[in-house]
Amino acid sequence: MILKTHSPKQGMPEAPVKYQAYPAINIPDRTWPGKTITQAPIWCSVDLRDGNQSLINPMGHDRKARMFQLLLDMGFKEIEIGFPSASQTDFDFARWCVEEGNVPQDVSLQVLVQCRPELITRTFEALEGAHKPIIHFYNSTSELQRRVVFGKDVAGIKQIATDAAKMITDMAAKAGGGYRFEYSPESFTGTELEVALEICNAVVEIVRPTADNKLILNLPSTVEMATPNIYADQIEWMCRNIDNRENVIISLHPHNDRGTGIAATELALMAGADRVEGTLFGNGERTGNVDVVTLALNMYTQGVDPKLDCSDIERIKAVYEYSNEMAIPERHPYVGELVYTAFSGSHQDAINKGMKAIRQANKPIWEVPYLPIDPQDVGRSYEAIIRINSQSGKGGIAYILQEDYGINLPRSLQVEFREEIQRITDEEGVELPSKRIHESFMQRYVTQPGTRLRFVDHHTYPDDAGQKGTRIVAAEITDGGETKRIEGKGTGPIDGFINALSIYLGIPMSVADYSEHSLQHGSNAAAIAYVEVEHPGGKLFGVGINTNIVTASLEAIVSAANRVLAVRG
Ligand SMILES: CC(=O)SCCNC(=O)CCNC(=O)[C@H](O)C(C)(C)COP(=O)(O)OP(=O)(O)OC[C@H]1O[C@@H](n2cnc3c(N)ncnc32)[C@H](O)[C@@H]1OP(=O)(O)O
Ligand SMILES: CC(C)C(=O)C(=O)O
Repeated sequence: MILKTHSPKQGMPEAPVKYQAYPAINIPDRTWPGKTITQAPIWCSVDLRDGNQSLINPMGHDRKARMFQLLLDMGFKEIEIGFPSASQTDFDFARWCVEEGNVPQDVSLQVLVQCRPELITRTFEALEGAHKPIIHFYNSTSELQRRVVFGKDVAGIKQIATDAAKMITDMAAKAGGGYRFEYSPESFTGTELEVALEICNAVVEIVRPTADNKLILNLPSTVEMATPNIYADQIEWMCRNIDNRENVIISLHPHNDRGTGIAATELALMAGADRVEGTLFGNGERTGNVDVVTLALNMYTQGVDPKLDCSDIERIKAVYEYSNEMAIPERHPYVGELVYTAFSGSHQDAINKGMKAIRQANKPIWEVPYLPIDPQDVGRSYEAIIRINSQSGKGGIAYILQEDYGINLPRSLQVEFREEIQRITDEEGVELPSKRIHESFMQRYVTQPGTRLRFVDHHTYPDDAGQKGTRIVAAEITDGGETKRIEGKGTGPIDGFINALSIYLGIPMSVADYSEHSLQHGSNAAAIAYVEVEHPGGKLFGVGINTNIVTASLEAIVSAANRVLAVRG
């Protein structure tokens, strides 16, 4: 048959002509919408099998071993290590795990096999000597695969599953037991529920699971074909109808073709599933398997212990990237480079206020707007929470100066300085690193290269001839490099000094706002003073930094005066 090609110019073909809606599930008394997830499922990593089989270059021993060690360290108790009957690499890796892998006694190695006798025999060889390994056998059951791939009716497909179940249980018994079993009706989501149930019940009857050796019945969303509620309905229906339910572990194996693998898994857990198979950050066939790290951290941030250790997410990422030879996108939940970063002003403002509020409240509960998880819980720092570009506001800039340099700008100065940063970011069109923000602050307010005035020294003494409480301030400044002595009067050094400068410059100036704080802890602590000066043209801030608080204040006035001179031209 020759397929007619469709030109993009014609637009997409008519949807209802080419695609069919997924049928609804008739389960009007569904209970899952009222349930919540209150405990972690049994986790099984399929990184070394489903993840591996989707890679451009499948893993060799080193990449597998490094991933395997990570999975053990994270606390997985069931790990599908490969498809040993499919390749020598996978066979050898299974032998290495059994003989040299130091697999803890509470961890089961799992391997996948098709329902084909020669492959099953080879699989048992691969696992000889393993402690309680899981033999995972599967065959495809969907209407489409029955028709197109296998050319068999339901009875024929069931026969494939039951023949394999018999062979596997017999071989396990002959070997003296100690095996666990998992069966997957592959393409479950494309299988009529009654058919899936009939085939699974036939397998249950042969395996005869007990409380001590339960059968894992894995109901994969091999291809995600419908909205997540449909998968939940299918799982609830299977949980209700499967024989010997108490000795059957209902397992999920979702893929992410529609981008809703996480949602489907969460709803299916609410629907009664006990176990989840997935991969780190969702590597796997096509759009991937379900991402177990995201699932676990979703649980964690709802107050549920996920029983998977994700506290070093950077290590998990590094191993993922090494073993899979793939990169993780910047927006990937919980791990992407940018997921803890706000560039936009209102988000930064809220984060800044939220961080202050939790520090002050001194309570363990995490409540910071726009940050569903404390980055430190997964080993990330607060460093990148706020980054500055043209979308940023004063709150973000203030946060950077506070967190990185201990500079706590007063609110009106935040407004004033933001205009300068906005000018730069608009001009340059790129992110402004923290160092540049600090440099810009220092140049504008503290070091002020190219400006006229510098503070040198001052003395105060009582004004015997004047009003009671008035003091005279005699100060030395430089103006364009030349030393000048100036004098003024006031109630204290700040008041008197601004009076002296006003007289000297011939510009009436007064202090509109004043604040200061220490910059470092310890005996070498410097002080930073912020002075807002009112002048005939408006108000401007000046900043001074000195180990002596009075000197810092007078330097701040000189800084403001330099800026007043600049605006007057
Ligand atoms: C959804 C999943 O992820 S399932 C896992 C898929 N993973 C893999 O396939 C990776 C590893 N697989 C392989 O390396 C190979 O497929 C092997 C070694 C297992 C088998 O290789 P081959 O026999 O050469 O080829 P191939 O896979 O094409 O075999 C398909 C045949 O097996 C049959 N088959 C496929 N799956 C199964 C199954 N689960 N049980 C029984 N028979 C099956 C097909 O109907 C087909 O039969 P036909 O030859 O009579 O038409
Ligand atoms: C073998 C099965 C579980 C599988 O990988 C799938 O259906 O995606």
